[in-house]
Amino acid sequence: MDLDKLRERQTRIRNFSIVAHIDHGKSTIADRILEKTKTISKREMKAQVLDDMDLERERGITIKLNAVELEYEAKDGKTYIFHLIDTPGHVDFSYEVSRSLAACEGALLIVDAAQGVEAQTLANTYLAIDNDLEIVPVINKIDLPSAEPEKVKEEIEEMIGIDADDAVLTSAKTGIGIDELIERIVSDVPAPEGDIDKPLKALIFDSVYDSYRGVVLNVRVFEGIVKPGDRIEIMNNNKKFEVTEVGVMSPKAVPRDYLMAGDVGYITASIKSVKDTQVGDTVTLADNPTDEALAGYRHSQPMVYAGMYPVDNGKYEDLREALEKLQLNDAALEFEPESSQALGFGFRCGFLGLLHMDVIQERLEREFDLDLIITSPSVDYHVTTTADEEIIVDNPAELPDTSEVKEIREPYVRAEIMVPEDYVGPVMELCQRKRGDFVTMDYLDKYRVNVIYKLPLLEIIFDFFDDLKSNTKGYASLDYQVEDYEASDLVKMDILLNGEPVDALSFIVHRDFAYQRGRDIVSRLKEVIPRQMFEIPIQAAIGNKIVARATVKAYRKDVTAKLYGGDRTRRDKLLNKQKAGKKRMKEVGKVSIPQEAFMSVLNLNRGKETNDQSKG
Ligand SMILES: Nc1nc2c(ncn2[C@@H]2O[C@H](COP(=O)(O)OP(=O)(O)OP(=O)(O)O)[C@@H](O)[C@H]2O)c(=O)[nH]1
Repeated sequence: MDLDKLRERQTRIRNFSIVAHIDHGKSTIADRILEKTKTISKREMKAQVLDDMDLERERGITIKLNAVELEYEAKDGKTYIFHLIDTPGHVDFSYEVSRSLAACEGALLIVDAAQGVEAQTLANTYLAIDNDLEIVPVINKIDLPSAEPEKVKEEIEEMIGIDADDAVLTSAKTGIGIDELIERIVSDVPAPEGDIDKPLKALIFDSVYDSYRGVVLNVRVFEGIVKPGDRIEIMNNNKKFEVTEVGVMSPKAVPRDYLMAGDVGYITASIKSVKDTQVGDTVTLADNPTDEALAGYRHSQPMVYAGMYPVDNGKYEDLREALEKLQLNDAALEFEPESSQALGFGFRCGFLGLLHMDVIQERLEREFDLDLIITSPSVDYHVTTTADEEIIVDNPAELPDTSEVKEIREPYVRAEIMVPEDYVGPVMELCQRKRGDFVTMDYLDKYRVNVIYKLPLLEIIFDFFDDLKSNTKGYASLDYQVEDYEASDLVKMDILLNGEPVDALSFIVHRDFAYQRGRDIVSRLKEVIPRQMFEIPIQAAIGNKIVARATVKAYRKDVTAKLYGGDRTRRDKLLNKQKAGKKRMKEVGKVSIPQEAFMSVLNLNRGKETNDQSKG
């Protein structure tokens, strides 16, 4: 290959992503860029992408459009190669977002001219700044009568600390400013650097399972070249594969002869499982490896465990098949069979966090049409028994009797919380309340502070993130990693319904919080457990000691009573609604327990709120 030609080509590559708050116009701007670059028309793109989606749907997998290659003929007469890289929607998967950003040299920061800078804009912009990206500020929706571009410029300078004097003013709706924006991508986003004649060094920023081609790696090549037939090695796990195809998405897969330093594209190599190709890992050549893997790799491992049970016990095998399918595409999901006295046969599943758990639950229910009961989430505890045995317990129901436990060690994380300085006080107050130990605090620049605490993972997975958001008006971003396990004064809380302990409702809690939690949970359960023909006592107990109690009074709720017969359809509707509501109930002994009851350990309404965040 002619290296000089490749080096010249490298100067024409621009890798960037778009950072924006929900609704500020990210998708509309991306569409406009696609139209102007004429790679493919909008209609064609929709049709094509949808085709793919139908196919994917049949196979029970969701497609992700992660990185598109576009060609643009600039005013200087040269043709530029754009790679527009999408970042995952969930702000909480900040590691994945940061790896996608690490594949770029620049980012367009889109801010609504009428709304100004909003919380989520900050979290992802901070990640972009951390990855040393060139930020091109874009003020969109200037066609709106309420647009105040000058004020928004000031806001960007004050809150983000970047120069916004020459921000591009656009209206993705009318098309104003889009030509200028694309020229600015050429002039402002630096071309990638990196030696083409060095050994291959490529970052995996996403990996997706495809039932025909195996795992498709989305990579950014930093050094060297990769071609079909090359033997590659995934550096952190030493697995080796032979490349079957390389190419780019445009937006469909277009095979190429090679990918070179600076390129963003895909590699397939008959890889069977995404577990072998985790995000953040480095791809090199097996026979001519690079000396050092890219920095920042993290092995993704479950942190939160919960039981998943089909409402209908006959669907156990269906659930197993569905989990197996999802696992192909999800490096962090783990599961193994377990059984519960209350719930029958199901699986103990490991997740990255509660959002991940929500996503999996939603996919199982939507894509595989399963009705599930999920038990309250737990972390993994290291337990020393009085017989000096070491066991790992990720299901509270399996914690040995108190008399047999010598010590329980719980996972502690190092949590990094990035906030504007005004919110440092509330953040520290929250961390103290959650049994945190202050580690240190750094000013990242004039406006942002990185507050570091050591916190028990248990406190983080429950309502920490929601509390953090409300204490900081949503301006904080949180990142955490398990650091070690430390002994704590933890106890198991059992919940008894109608005098019977329900194993799936047990949880582990710090002794200092036990009474309060016991009372909270009993009162929540009282609200969510429907009245029946008989009284249902609810008790929370530590060992033999009852710490809280409540009673669900007898009486069967007649939802149609208020309707005075009259409107038949309305009555049927209500009855149907009640029936649908019943679907996610589990009969335990004589008591019907709804899904909400198993989640009482978490703050109520958690599910809805977290799902809403996934947009954008
Ligand atoms: N008036 C006006 N409306 C715009 C402009 N750009 C986008 N919109 C509208 O703003 C809304 C949000 O735009 P999207 O492009 O979907 O925003 P997004 O950031 O991708 O939103 P999410 O997909 O929810 O993250 C849509 O109704 C757009 O039609 C603009 O320049 N002017």
